[in-house]
Amino acid sequence: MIDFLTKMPKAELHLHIEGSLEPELMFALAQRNNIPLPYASLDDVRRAYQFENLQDFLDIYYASAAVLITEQDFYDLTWAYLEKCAEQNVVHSEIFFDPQTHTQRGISFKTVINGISRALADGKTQLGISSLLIMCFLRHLSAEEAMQTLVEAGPYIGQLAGVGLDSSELGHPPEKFSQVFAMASEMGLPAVAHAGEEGPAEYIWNALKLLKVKRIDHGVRCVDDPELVAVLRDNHIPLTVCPLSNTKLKVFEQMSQHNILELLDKGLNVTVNSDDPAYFGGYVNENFVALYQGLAMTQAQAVKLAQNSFNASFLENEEKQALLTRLDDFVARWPSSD
Ligand SMILES: Nc1ncnc2[nH]cnc12
Ligand SMILES: [Zn+2]
Repeated sequence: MIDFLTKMPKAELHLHIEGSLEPELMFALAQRNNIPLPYASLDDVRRAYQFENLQDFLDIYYASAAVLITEQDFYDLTWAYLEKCAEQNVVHSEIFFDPQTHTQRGISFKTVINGISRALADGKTQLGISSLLIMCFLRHLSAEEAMQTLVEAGPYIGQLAGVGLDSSELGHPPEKFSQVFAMASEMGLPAVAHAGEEGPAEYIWNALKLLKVKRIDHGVRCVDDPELVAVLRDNHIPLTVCPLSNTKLKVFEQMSQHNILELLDKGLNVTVNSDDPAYFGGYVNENFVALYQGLAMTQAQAVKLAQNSFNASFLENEEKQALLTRLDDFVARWPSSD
């Protein structure tokens, strides 16, 4: 089964590129750019990656991003992630980036987006991986700052497939960003938002109603509201669920308590994603394996989750169909089932 999960073609729809900064690359970039780190060794880093909640993680995640300075740094970060995708049979990825994490410390928007975009273009030609880029606003910052970021993104709009909302959820509800998302929509950018990770079901409702999102990132707390579950199901609103992230940040104490398969059973379009793989113990395949080991996920459920990942993507219908066919062919050729 692990071999099946590893080789199965799949898409990733919830990945923060800054969250794929592995400790080894962090050390290399710190040295290259002469940036002091609060860690003496890789072991030191691993010891620091123990989190009680989302904010514990975010504090370390934003501090580590300080090693990213040049366009080449953003290229190297993105390329390392794409090499992982190739290894893990992730054939399509929709990637979040947080420009404000960088512009706030004096790195230009252009440096960030050009480094990432150049790696994504090479990922397509050299590795055959398709990708789309989603710009996230940091919800702990003001709506005005988000609006400035959207304006700054204007000249690069052709490189963006959508906008998202991330960072500290509690106390920063979706409605804070209604105007920014309305403006993004006028610019032709579809929206997604983190909601119902630590925040209540009400935040999911408001992301749908006020931000008009096409997908919910996380969304696992929807189960608190049966009416919301019905709306998500009937309107085919995908949830990009991140199992290892949720256990690392104590949204669920243990994988055996995770509700992803319950949501799948209820007919929701749930997908499996890694969120911040360098911090949470693995990439997409480690997440699939954790569901197999912690929740006894079946092969049929794994295939459904991979189908969902293509169906929930922002790809054109034709491209979606091609990837779904590739998955069907893979399953048909697999010698045994569970
Ligand atoms: N899991 C997460 N939730 C909110 N913001 C994030 N930024 C990076 N990872 C995040
Ligand atoms: Zn996330």
